[in-house]
Amino acid sequence: MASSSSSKPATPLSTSAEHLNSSVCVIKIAEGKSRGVYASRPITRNTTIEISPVLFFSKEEYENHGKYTVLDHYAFKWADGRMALALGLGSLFNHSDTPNVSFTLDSTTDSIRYTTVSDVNTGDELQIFYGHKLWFSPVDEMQHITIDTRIEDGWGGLSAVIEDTESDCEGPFLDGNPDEIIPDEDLPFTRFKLPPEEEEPGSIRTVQAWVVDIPDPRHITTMLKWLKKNGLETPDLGHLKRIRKHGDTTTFLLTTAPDPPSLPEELNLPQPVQTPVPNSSALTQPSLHLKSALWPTVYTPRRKGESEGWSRGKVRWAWQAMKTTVEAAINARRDGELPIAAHIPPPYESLVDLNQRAFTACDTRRSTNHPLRHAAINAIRCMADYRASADLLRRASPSKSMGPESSFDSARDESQNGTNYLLTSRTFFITHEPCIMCSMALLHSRVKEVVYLYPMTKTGGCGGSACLPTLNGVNHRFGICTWNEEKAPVVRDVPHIDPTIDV
Ligand SMILES: C[S@@+](CC[C@H](N)C(=O)[O-])C[C@H]1O[C@@H](n2cnc3c(N)ncnc32)[C@H](O)[C@@H]1O
Repeated sequence: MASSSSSKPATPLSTSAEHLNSSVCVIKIAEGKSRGVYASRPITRNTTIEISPVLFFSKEEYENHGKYTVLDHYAFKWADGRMALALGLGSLFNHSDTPNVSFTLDSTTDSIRYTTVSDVNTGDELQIFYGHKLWFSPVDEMQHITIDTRIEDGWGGLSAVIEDTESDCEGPFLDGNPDEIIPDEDLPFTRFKLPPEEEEPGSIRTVQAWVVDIPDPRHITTMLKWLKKNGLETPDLGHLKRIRKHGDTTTFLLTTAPDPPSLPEELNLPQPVQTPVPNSSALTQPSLHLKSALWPTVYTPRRKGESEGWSRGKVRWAWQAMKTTVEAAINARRDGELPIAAHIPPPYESLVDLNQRAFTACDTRRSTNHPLRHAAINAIRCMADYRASADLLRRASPSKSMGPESSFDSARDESQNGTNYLLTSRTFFITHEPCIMCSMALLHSRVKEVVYLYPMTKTGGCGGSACLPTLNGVNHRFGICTWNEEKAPVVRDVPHIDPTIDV
């Protein structure tokens, strides 16, 4: 943050050591800096001393109003350009060139986590590093770091905020027509070749689904409404048509859940029965023919061996996304986590939609002491939580614009609960090939493609030890690309991790 407001921070407290948080940090008067946060007991290195929830301001709100107020001394720049005011003690940490506390912006929980980076004694002031571009003269600094005014890093500049101004004007795939399609051999990634679509009767992959005959066609509308109301309109059956007509019989597809659903009593329908249905759409005409003999299937044609063309602009977008992912992994390592990160940018095709937002998350299994907090799962969760909270807010105040992703949100209605985790049409960037668990989560989320930098041959689920989209029984396929570091360098110093780790 660079301050442009002439307002001053709040007036000093008249008392000291009154405000305690659960880590026993206290607010005291800090000579020449107004208030500051102090340790009221010894605190060891790597201790989380505060988690502050944040209050967001949209970029426009901040540009037009916020920055002309005292907020300009307090707000953190979030990764997506919004400004965040830390509640709790978060706004009161003063700046030091030699900080004893680091902070991480956590988009998963919309909070800022403060952690000690050295042992702290009772009475020490707890200070963070605001960035290289300060708007005040710091007290107690012997010498101040030379300011590079090109760096607008603000408070978030050293932390989870990933804002690489350099990348806008440097790097590969910059010059030339952004719409020009780049030949496959020049792309900075290698595509994993999935086996061809099944076109033999015995190789069609199926799943058991509950279906019911509907003797009276007038009941179909009622059934469609009932399906929605009961949350059975799930995306796992999106590749199938809902109704099958066979002579005079109309059969209705219900669910792939293990147990039969209880149907509306007033319709007097027969008992549902189970039948095998194809577990994916048909990519070719022969396959459509075979699959539709089991159950009417959606045709999503793609010529054999044909893959989507990547324009120069899209490759550039992917390079920036991959860089962002790597930066997040470097930050994670600095914070004591495994250097693994995932990033979900808005689709290239929708970049003009300023409401679409990106989600970035790192592996947090160390800090949370939770073995399943992998980067991929965290990123999906981060996006789903964000959408869920947007839904809640929308319901609470339907007339208000919901800001980021509002176009996504307004396209949905409340009956579509349970779709917040969907990554349909999204490309998922991750530093390391995701493990089998995460690859399955990505498959469930209907991701369009996964791009990773480091293959994990022992543990990966995207071509390493297994390739989830090619397994029998799965109902979605996604593209897999391995980034070619030599063609489009993104790595600064993310180390290869232990090859036996599940990413
Ligand atoms: C986020 S606030 C920190 C809390 C603030 N001290 C207060 O009492 O509200 C940032 C403001 O604190 C002051 N500040 C922070 N670090 C400082 C330092 N090292 N030297 C002097 N003033 C500092 C500056 O006025 C800055 O605008």
